[in-house]
Amino acid sequence: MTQPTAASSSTPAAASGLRVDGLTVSVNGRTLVDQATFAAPAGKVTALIGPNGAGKTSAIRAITGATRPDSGVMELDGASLIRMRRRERARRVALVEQDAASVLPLTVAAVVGLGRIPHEAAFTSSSARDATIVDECLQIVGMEKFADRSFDTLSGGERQRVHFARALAQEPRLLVLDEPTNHLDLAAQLRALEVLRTRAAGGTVVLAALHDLNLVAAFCDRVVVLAAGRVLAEGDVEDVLDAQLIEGVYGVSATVLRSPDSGRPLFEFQSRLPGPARSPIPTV
Ligand SMILES: Nc1ncnc2c1ncn2[C@@H]1O[C@H](COP(=O)(O)OP(=O)(O)OP(=O)(O)O)[C@@H](O)[C@H]1O
Repeated sequence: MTQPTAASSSTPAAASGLRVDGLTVSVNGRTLVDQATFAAPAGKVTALIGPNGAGKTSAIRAITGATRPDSGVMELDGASLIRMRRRERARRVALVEQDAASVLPLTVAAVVGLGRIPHEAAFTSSSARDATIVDECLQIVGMEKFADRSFDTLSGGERQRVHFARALAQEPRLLVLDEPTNHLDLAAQLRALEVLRTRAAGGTVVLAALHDLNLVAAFCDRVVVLAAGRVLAEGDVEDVLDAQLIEGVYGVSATVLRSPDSGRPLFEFQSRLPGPARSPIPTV
């Protein structure tokens, strides 16, 4: 098993997949991501975790080209993402944003179809294959019955599922998701993470910012821990996520249990807020 690594300036080995080295992002003189170095290997689901304001979204936006970093190397399969042509990057990198809206009045199917645009040859319209992929991706997220609905009429969770489908339809080499489960109900959360595992098993590089450490432990292979813009630890979930790290990063006591089915870690948390201990939930 890979040992967890503290943040360092060394370059992580990632023959295929995403390699981020020394990524620094600042806004108005404030450093949001500070020399972040980590890897997301192909075929694995890598979780990006950390408290609110840690810099996860800022890192994700730089990796996906939404913003330009101050400095650092970001490579996908050895090719610089910064130097990659826009269209090529659009083909290879998909982003599911935290609260994505739609600027245009589009149907659900049309929003998912946006994921096919980077694959269309110049001056051609979408093909039968594109339509099939859109249908398949709507089915994957359980939104096929909404295909003709206006995107604007959807609930928050439904919108998130449609944006997930759009990113899947893009068939990217690198799939980056910023809190993809934050609007989803329990069943949809589990489904989304299962889909990520399937895509990773098919060779996709998956990087997802997540807050729920139990979902991370159950579904992710690797974890990158960000706090105050810096990478504190990186490695296999089993090696990195322990009570000491959780206490240090979140100020929360954690007891590590084991899933009787999978043997993977399960966490029970206790807030360390000052004050009297909470009374148990009253029985009716
Ligand atoms: N344009 C901006 N100007 C100033 N500060 C910003 C800007 N964008 C982000 N920040 C700050 O940068 C820090 C990192 O923000 P970021 O959104 O990357 O955190 P995060 O880890 O994704 O947080 P969360 O878990 O709450 O989504 C935060 O303190 C945020 O307030």
